[in-house]
Amino acid sequence: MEKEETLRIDNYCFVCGKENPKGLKAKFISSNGKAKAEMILYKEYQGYSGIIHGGIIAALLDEACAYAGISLGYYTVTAEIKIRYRKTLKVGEKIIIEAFAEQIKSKLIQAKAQIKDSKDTIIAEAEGKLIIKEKIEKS
Ligand SMILES: CCCCCCCCCCCCCC(=O)SCCNC(=O)CCNC(=O)[C@H](O)C(C)(C)COP(=O)(O)OP(=O)(O)OC[C@H]1O[C@@H](n2cnc3c(N)ncnc32)[C@H](O)[C@@H]1OP(=O)(O)O
Repeated sequence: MEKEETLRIDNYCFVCGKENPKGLKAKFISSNGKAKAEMILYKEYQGYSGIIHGGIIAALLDEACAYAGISLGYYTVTAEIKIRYRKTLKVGEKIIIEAFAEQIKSKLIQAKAQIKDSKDTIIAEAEGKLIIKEKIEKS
């Protein structure tokens, strides 16, 4: 039988990797099933002029869900994610990304995430299903 691939962390994650020169370098803090980051996205990440690309927003929401799952002690992969884009996100606006995750089956974590602007307006929301691949060993 084929051995299952393990997930490796090498700081090159497109969203959070400190070593990735082309990444977003988002800094998440997470604990007890919750994750949070604050950041500003610049013109490099736009689609239409002045508006941040929806794929970038989706990547941030996905990452927030993953970090919320990590804080429960598991590395996961995303099986499904549903995004609702409520408002356009303008280039240069400060955003707050938050997620909440709970384990609902032995291998399944359900997560919700949202991005708000500095006026507390919801820009986008997500619901994700994350499949547990491995337990994080405490070092
Ligand atoms: C501090 C630490 C720093 C860390 C920094 C780095 C962070 C980096 C973070 C990066 C984050 C980036 C995030 C990313 O980008 S992750 C990368 C993007 N995602 C993927 O590549 C996933 C690709 N897909 C797969 O690998 C498989 O299809 C998966 C694993 C998803 C399912 O595989 P498979 O189809 O073979 O399933 P199974 O037979 O093994 O079943 C396993 C269990 O799962 C249940 N199931 C399956 N699908 C669903 C579903 N849709 N809804 C509900 N449940 C579902 C299933 O019922 C079963 O449960 P049970 O019957 O056992 O109860």
